[in-house]
Amino acid sequence: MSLTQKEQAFWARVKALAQNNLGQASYDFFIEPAKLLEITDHNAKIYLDNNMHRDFWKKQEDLIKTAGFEIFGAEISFSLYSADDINLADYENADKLAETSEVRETSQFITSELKNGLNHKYTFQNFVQGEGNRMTLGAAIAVANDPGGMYNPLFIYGGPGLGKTHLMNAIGNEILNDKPDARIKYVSSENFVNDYVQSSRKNQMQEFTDQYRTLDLLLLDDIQFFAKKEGTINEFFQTFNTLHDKGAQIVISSDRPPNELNEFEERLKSRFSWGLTTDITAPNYEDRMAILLNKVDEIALKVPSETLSYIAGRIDSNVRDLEGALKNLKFYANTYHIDTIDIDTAAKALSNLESTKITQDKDISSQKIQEEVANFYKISVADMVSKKRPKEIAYPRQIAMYLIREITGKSLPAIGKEFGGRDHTTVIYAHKQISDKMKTDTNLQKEMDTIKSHLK
Ligand SMILES: Nc1ncnc2c1ncn2[C@@H]1O[C@H](COP(=O)(O)OP(=O)(O)OP(=O)(O)O)[C@@H](O)[C@H]1O
Repeated sequence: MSLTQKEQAFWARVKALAQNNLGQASYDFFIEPAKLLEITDHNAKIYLDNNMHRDFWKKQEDLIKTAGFEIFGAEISFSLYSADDINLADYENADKLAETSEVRETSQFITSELKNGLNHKYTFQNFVQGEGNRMTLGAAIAVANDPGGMYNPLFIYGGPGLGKTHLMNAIGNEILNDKPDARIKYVSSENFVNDYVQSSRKNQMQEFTDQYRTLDLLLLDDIQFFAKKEGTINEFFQTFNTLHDKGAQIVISSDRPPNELNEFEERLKSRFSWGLTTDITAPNYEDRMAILLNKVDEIALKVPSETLSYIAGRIDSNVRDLEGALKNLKFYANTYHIDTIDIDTAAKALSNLESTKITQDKDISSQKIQEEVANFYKISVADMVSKKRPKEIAYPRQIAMYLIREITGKSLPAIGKEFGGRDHTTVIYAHKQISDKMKTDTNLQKEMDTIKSHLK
């Protein structure tokens, strides 16, 4: 009697799971010498070369069930046999077959599937909650607690560096903690495309589908890169359907919401909205402070809170840039042997970072900036560009001059003209006043944030 290919795959899977979940000594002692004799009526007959191993094997129901569902899509029970019960010679091929190259390949393939691609560094515990990510964090935790439940698929979108990848990995790591056997795969859409292309080139599409369509959790990052890759989109569509039908959890991230994935077919976009779609937005000033406070320990430097607040004021783009700023500080401090980072040191250390500069945007007009600043400080644009000098008007005027210079990059005389024909020295003075104040005044930093957000 010989084992069928599926039986061999099942046994290879049982062994791979055991190798991952049990210590090496237990594996070598109890698992390795055991043999699968056959599977009949969803029952696996397992031969033990030592009757004393029975108690250990009786506790391995999870291994058998997991492998059973993966390979046969059904519940497989098991019975244990030893030399007292049967004559192994009747099943003589079982042993040999376990060594065929085919099985070794299957086994290797299945073992390699276990490379889940997760980054263990990213957890819920080290993710800082803030205004911009609260809802998505809540959804991610809910998914980790109940994979395949209400939020399936979970579609997360948002700009770069805001924590999408971090949260996807945190979901995977959390589920893996609870269920070490769970079949999880984190993959960037770029790697999914590569996998697909390689597999179809090598005529290994069966392996590809076996790998992806048997998962419990698929985490697919940056799906927008699928655009125009029709074969891959189609394959993903089939994978999505299979996984969703069997209640496996799917989490997708993108830089835009499903309805803006223009090159995707409607049938796929509509599936993305079956579960929950949630976004992450850039952290506000308080959130940036919380993130910096959280991460500053990692660079082992003394950074007083006024310096952190200076950084939070200067870098309003995303968390990756905040991390980049801390790395720059560390490098600067090491180079110049500084152990306490005051604001001036931070300003020097960060002066070359793109993210500390207000992004220039020539499409934003001076008028728009004047209007937004006037609006924010509740004065009129007419007063702003007039010769009036009370503080309530002069201060917003300086802010508007500063922002116009930073955002539009216009020349100082040109800016002077836009404020009722003022001299360029007035603009220089205004710019200096405000940039000095920005270093220490957290209120001003927040106000700038709000005004800039209205300009976008
Ligand atoms: N709320 C947060 N708390 C702690 N760290 C965070 C947070 N948000 C992001 N990060 C960190 O910022 C870095 C960038 O985050 P991540 O790679 O998850 O961004 P992303 O949204 O996936 O970006 P992209 O779209 O460019 O891939 C990572 O090191 C991540 O750990």
